[in-house]
Amino acid sequence: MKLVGLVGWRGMVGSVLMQRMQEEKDFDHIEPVFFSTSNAGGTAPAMAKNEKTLKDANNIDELKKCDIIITCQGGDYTNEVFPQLRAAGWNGHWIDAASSLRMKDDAVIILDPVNLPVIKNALSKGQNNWIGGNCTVSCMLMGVGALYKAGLVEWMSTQTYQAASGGGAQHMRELLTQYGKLHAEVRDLLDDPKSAILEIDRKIIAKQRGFGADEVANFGVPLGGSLIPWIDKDLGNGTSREEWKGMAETNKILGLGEGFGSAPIPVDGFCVRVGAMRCHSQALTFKLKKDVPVDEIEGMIAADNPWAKVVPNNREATIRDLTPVAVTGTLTIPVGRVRKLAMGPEYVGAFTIGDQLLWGAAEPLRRMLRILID
Ligand SMILES: NC(=O)C1=CN([C@@H]2O[C@H](COP(=O)(O)OP(=O)(O)OC[C@H]3O[C@@H](n4cnc5c(N)ncnc54)[C@H](OP(=O)(O)O)[C@@H]3O)[C@@H](O)[C@H]2O)C=CC1
Ligand SMILES: N[C@@H](CC(=O)OP(=O)(O)O)C(=O)O
Repeated sequence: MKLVGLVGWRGMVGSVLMQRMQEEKDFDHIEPVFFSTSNAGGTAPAMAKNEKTLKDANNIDELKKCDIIITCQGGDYTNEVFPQLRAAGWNGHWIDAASSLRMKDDAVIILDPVNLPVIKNALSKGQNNWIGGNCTVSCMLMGVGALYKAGLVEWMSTQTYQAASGGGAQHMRELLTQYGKLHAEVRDLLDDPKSAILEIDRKIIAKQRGFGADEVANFGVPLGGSLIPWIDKDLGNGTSREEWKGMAETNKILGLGEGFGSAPIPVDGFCVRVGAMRCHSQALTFKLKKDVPVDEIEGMIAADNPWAKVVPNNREATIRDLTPVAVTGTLTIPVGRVRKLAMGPEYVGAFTIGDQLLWGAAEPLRRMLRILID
């Protein structure tokens, strides 16, 4: 059995990965070694088999023993350890949730239901760096990848509604704490059915604007009862890094663009943080290369993979099945609101949602592991 090193397994993404690996019985097929950056020598989790002790995640000699390493520890860890490991001659497979290596020429962005041919081609060439994609991009392609695979997309614009979890566990806590404080501020008024709604509104905005630095330590500004139309770094050209990833990663996943000797498909839009917990939602606008009937588009989406699910474009089905609350904790990627837009017959709108910790982070990693060991 392959020796598989697991780094970052107790973090938020890592915990979701461990849960999925247990559900899919992945541990039956590997010999796991658990690593830690903070507790080397401690007790490994229950899934450990022969090696019951946590190894030091910064110990290159210990890491080198692994055939495969999966890390959800984050970009700083990758930047620090990965070059040392390769410099030490390690030739194993590196599977990583962090974005650090994604755009490197020798790395493949893994999303096998969408790009298995790209992965297989890289495997046949001996490549061994497998990086999970940006959560928004991965969830989008799981939903509407069929249109790209069919060569139908001239360009796509996306407007995202991204959950707090994209920032990490502390961001989720901060969001809920803000909601709690806002509720507490007007609790008495809410309990009184005769109270004036504008009085409630006044108190809420005063509370939001008055949040102290410690109450917005993670997001920088209030998110509860608000939104933030900027995610990730400022690239200095009016674009956020999250928005830049949309085009760069979509094309790389699909094996399109400069590195593949073809023209990239333009993808652009606005990425917005909203007060959802762990599902990223996005409204998509496509310019297709030709007029394709809506039922054909829906048929292609539904047939593409077992997780994409078409939600009929009516109010009842939409509010029941096309919300973060409906999707959280599931691998289902609903795609709804599919309709022709007023701009012309080639212009199509759609709305899709994905759990950003599942398809957006953990699931592509464990599926890559299975591709390597099965
Ligand atoms: N959050 C997201 O939505 C996404 C994240 N990613 C990538 O995954 C990386 C990890 O993200 P995420 O899982 O959110 O990070 P976490 O902060 O939850 O976990 C990262 C590490 O922090 C250490 N840690 C310290 N204190 C705790 C604690 N109380 N509970 C759990 N772990 C703790 C653990 O390392 P140790 O056990 O060694 O101490 C853990 O592996 C990101 O940096 C990013 O690169 C990718 C896609 C989406
Ligand atoms: N940036 C994403 C989360 C994330 O981790 O993205 P990436 O893997 O591309 O760094 C968000 O905040 O919603």
